[in-house]
Amino acid sequence: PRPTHKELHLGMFEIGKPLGKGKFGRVYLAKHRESGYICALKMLKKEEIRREKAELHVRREIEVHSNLRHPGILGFYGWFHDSHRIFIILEYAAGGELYRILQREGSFSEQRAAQYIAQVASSLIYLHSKNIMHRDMKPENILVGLYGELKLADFGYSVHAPGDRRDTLCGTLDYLPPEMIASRQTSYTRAVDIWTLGVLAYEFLTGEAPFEGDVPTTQRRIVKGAMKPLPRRLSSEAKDFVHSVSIFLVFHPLRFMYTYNQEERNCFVSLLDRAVVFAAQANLL
Ligand SMILES: CS(=O)(=O)NCc1cccc(-c2cn3c(Cl)cnc3c(Nc3ccc(N4CCOCC4)cc3)n2)c1
Repeated sequence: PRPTHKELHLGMFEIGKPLGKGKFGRVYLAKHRESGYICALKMLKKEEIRREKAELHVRREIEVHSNLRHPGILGFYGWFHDSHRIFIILEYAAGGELYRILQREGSFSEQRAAQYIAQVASSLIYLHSKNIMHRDMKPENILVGLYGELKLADFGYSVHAPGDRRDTLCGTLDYLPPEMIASRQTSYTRAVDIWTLGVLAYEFLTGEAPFEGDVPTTQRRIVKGAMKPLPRRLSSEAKDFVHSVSIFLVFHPLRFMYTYNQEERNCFVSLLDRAVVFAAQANLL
């Protein structure tokens, strides 16, 4: 049986190479001594969390992530803490960070982009079915598993929908939808993640973020829905999908609806269907 978190402690793990450095700490490759199971150990310093006033952020990450179980979501196996650190035991994603792969390859083929989008879309359907919106999806927060499958990670910003803008927003604006940019106090629904799906699709297909520019330019472009034009080389299915996502969002009347009702769910599922169709067509191309 899985040990309860009070029985977990650092001595149970053999710590390997650092996998990466994040805002509040580092991620190490680790091996659970008893089972030999390879995992990733995210180490957060309590002092730094206190200094950044991020106790809620970390609590939320653990609370949300520990309730998720889906092949497209990085596995959460438990957590424990000692006098000055918090440890989160996570699935080891052998393929590393998606954005490094995207950087290295420039952009992905339509077939690969379509498969990635369909995977992210089905992970989002799962998250939304549990009334959770990720809100911080970007290639940096998407890891790759041993077989090239995508794993959504880093649930620090996810909240139980509907969210509002009381908590701080930091990091790049590129992936944020208009309603999160809009200055007036507003609430938003999980449609923000659908917006990001469109931004990810654009980025997978072109290697660039669709609203790239300095902050005021990016904000203006996002609020106007003025995506940079897609390259002509792309198939009509690919262009249609990216535009349908942004059209779905820019003109989506229910987007500001407080609740996620059936019509919005239908729109989103039909969007997922489009992603799958787009993936299927790309496979056929
Ligand atoms: C806030 S944060 O600390 O979580 N983000 C910073 C960061 C930065 C970089 C990586 C990783 C990272 C996290 N991982 C987790 Cl969590 C599970 N597996 C990995 C994981 N796996 C991984 C697997 C392979 C590689 N290689 C592959 C061969 O080429 C060199 C890199 C890197 C990371 N990496 C994280």
